[in-house]
Amino acid sequence: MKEGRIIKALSGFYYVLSGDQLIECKGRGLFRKQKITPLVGDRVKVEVQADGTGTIVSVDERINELIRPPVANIDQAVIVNSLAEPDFSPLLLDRFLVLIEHKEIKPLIILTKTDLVKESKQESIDQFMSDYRSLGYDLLTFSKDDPANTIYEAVQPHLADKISVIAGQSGVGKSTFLNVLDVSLQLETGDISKSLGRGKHTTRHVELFSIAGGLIADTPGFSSLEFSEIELDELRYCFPEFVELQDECKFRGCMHMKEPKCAVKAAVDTGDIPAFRYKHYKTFYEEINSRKPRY
Ligand SMILES: Nc1nc2c(ncn2[C@@H]2O[C@H](COP(=O)(O)OP(=O)(O)OP(=O)(O)O)[C@@H](O)[C@H]2O)c(=O)[nH]1
Ligand SMILES: [Zn+2]
Repeated sequence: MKEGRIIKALSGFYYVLSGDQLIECKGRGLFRKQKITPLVGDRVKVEVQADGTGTIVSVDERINELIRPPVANIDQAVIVNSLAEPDFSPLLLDRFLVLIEHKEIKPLIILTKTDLVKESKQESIDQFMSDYRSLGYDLLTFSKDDPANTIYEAVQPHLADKISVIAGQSGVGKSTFLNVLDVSLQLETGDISKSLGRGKHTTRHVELFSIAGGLIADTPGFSSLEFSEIELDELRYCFPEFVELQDECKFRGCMHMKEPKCAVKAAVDTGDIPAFRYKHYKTFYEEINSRKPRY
């Protein structure tokens, strides 16, 4: 019996990485009856046959799972945002952060295209970066022209031994970033061939790449930026700095909106919580609140 992790699922086969061995496997016949569908990211036990192929005999319990891309046991979401082209948007970054916090996945923020930042914008960007860091978020910056080994050394400790999904709008530099980490990937970047190639009409499948000592899903996650799965009273838990203060609010279950003696609003007034974070909270709150009820 071997233990390993499914890194690819294709046409009924599962590819299980066990040490540095890749084993082509079938699922156990019983799985269908038991309604067990192994997912990329699952830790599994495999019985290896004489011909080197295997049968997955059991699937370990999952920490979590995403539907898009279909991956289990995600440790981290790497949010890639550009600082220019398109311009840096803290509102968009907070939208990603809320969606990721809601799934209880650890975010890592990567801000790209440092080389394109205009001098007039540098100061405000520096302020945002220091704000996000003081909220406790890990934040790294990137330019494709930085020496590859410098980038690798900065990122490797964050990726090693973790399963990560990448998130971020189109064109922010996700593929460029991964290519710098691993030149053998040769992901297409920024040109038309990319939208004509892989994807769209082919069967959707996901694969975990070994990069910088960790595993990274090749399909971006959190592509729908809607809060359709987040309930109004869950939103406040997606802002870690609010959670830290919530016990000091006068009312239990304070939503930090109209309630008096709210510790969160007090911290916004003193500047301990950045004003833009609270503003985004209110924006998202209104968005969820005005959502049409689902039946
Ligand atoms: N100047 C500059 N350009 C960059 C940088 N990173 C990426 N780009 C460019 O930005 C464009 C988009 O980069 P991609 O890596 O394709 O972006 P992506 O996020 O993978 O895009 P999608 O695959 O559409 O989601 C390309 O033309 C890149 O060359 C950077 O650090 N500096
Ligand atoms: Zn409050």
